[in-house]
Order: sequence, then C-alpha cells, then structure tokens
Amino acid sequence: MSASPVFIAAEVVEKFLKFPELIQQLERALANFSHGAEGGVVQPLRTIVPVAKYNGFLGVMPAYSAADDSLTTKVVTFYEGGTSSDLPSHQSTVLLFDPRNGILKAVIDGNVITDRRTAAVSAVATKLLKPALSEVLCILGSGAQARSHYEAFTEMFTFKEVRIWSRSRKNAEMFASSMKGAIRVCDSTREAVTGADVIITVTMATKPVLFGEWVKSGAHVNAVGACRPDWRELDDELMKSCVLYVDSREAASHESGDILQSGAAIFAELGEVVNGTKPALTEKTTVFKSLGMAIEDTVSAKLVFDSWSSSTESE
Ligand SMILES: NC(=O)C1=CN([C@@H]2O[C@H](COP(=O)(O)OP(=O)(O)OC[C@H]3O[C@@H](n4cnc5c(N)ncnc54)[C@H](O)[C@@H]3O)[C@@H](O)[C@H]2O)C=CC1
Ligand SMILES: O=C([O-])C1=[NH+]CCC1
Repeated sequence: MSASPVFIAAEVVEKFLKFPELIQQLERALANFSHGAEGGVVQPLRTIVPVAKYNGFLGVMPAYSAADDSLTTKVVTFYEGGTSSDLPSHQSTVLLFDPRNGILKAVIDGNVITDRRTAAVSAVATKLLKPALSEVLCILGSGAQARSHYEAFTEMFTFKEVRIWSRSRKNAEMFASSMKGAIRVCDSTREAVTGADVIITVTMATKPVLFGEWVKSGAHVNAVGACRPDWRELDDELMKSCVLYVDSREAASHESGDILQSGAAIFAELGEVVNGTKPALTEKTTVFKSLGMAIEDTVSAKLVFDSWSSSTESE
C-alpha cells in the first residue's frame, strides 16, 4: 500500500517559496514552455466550470514538466465580486503526484503558490520589458495579488515612487499601511497611472479600468486580471497600440477578453523572449497579458515539496 499523502499548509509554503529563487525557476519554466515539445512541458488548456448561480468558476490546471520531473494539478475556484464572507476570492489546492507511478505525494495549499508565482512571472516580464529608466510603479487593485506583486517588485527592483489605487480609498490606505515602504494612495486611476513607468493591473474588473490615453509612451503594463473571454481590464486603445506579450498564445486566444474583444495581435510569448527567439521591445509601450499557467504551479509545488522534504530529513 502507498503511504498517505502529506498536507503542506500555507505557512509552510510561505516559508519555502521565496523570491528571487522562484523568479529564476519560473523564467526557466517559461522558456521550456515556449520551446514546444523539446521543452518537455505538457500543459493542456485549463478546464473552467462556470458556477453561474453563484457567479463563480472552478478551474482545473494540470501540467507535467520533464525538466523538473514534476506532475501536478491545481484546482482553483474564483468568485466574481468575492463571496459573502471574508474568504479570499480565489482559493486553490495543488495535488503533487509521483510521475513514475501516479501516487499522490502531497496536497499543498495553493493560495500562496498562486499569489507568489503570478507575481514572480510578472517580475520576469518586467525585468525583460520595462523601460531603461523605470522610476514609478503603479498598482491598480489592493487584494491578494496586489500584495504579492508589491512584495516581489520592491524586492527585485528599485522605484523612486510606488502608487496604489483601489475602488475604495479605505482599502488602498489599508494596503499602504500594511506594507513596508512608502506608498502613495491615489484617488483616481488616472492619477495613479499618469507618468508611471511600470503598471500592474490586479483587479477583478470586468470592464476596462486602464485606458491607453493615460499610459506614458514606452511604459510596461503587467495585465494580470480579466481571465475570462468577456472580462476586460484594458481598453481597446491600449491593447491595439501596445506590443503584446502573453504567457501562452493558446490560452490567450481562448480566455483573454482584452485580446479577444479588442482584436489585438499577439507579438510573442514571454518564454520566447527568454529563449531569445523574439525581441524585448523595451522602447515601445508593452503589455504582458498574464492568465496564469499550470506549469508555474508545477514548478512551484516541486520547489516547496523538495524544500519541505529536506527540512524534515534534517530534523
Ligand atoms: N494571471 C494570473 O496568473 C492570475 C490572475 N489572477 C487575477 O488577478 C486578479 C486579482 O486577484 P486577487 O488579488 O486574488 O483578487 P482579490 O479579490 O484579492 O482582489 C481584487 C481587487 O480588485 C478590486 N476590484 C474588484 N472589482 C473591481 C472592479 N470592478 N473595478 C476595479 N477594481 C475591482 C477589489 O477591490 C480588490 O482590490 C483577478 O482578476 C484574478 O482572477 C489571479 C490569480 C492568478
Ligand atoms: O492561474 C490561475 O490560477 C488563475 N488565473 C486566473 C484565475 C486563477
């Protein structure tokens, strides 16, 4: 009989999933993904089950990475407008299997993985695509992804000013007072965005919150929300005038409302830039449309499991 799977809780994931190591590992995974079959990544389009009665969605995100010899599936739920309680709007669990025989080895909290790996991928995009002089960072949204992005970006880059905008000023102020470092709370999206060199959109908006007319020429945008074909965060003007990078062409052309509804053309996958097969056009206005890939969870879960295993062996 096989041993029971271990359960790895959020606090343990927090301890072992750290920037900058996660960023380095995910940069490598993005490159493998964009190498096609040669890169050894198997990742079908995720399955999404709408739970229309409650404005919710269940996503199933399986992947295998030959380079990491890691096999996982994440199960994630997300609710438009959150739930009626204090629960996070996104909740997830990652199942890690032994790829040699299919035994379930670990059930891992997926919330910290989702927050940190998404921010880590945005950090890779920003490293490659930001303008040479990047002094002002702007974050739209003040939820879980805003926090992980702030942590990753202030650890990896140096900005003279960080601005936050949220639908409610109170939430933006709470965000600013709960994080280390100075953050300017802005009253409008326009105020937050004007003159910013790097912009992160991490909202649950279903209609555009970021408009091309406000975005400084040459700025870099990480567009992280709007993961449904009928949801938007960015307007047509920005989508059509930018150089557009995505995590996965396949996912982007099935899931991204910003791409499907604007008709914007995809220039490259981020992994192609890492591989050197497509250029990073840092002098242009760039958008990285992130939808989130299962392979990011696969690599993160393996990192957590291996670190946890080594720590228990040395006890
Ligand atoms: N690309 C990726 O890999 C991933 C993307 N996401 C997406 O990132 C976004 C943020 O996720 P979380 O921070 O976990 O959510 P959250 O629920 O913790 O925070 C959402 C934020 O958006 C704001 N918001 C909600 N409706 C809005 C509207 N209509 N206009 C403007 N702001 C609005 C909320 O006030 C809050 O500040 C979501 O769209 C989510 O689906 C989440 C996980 C991974
Ligand atoms: O990659 C991910 O886990 C998600 N992307 C959008 C909602 C959840």
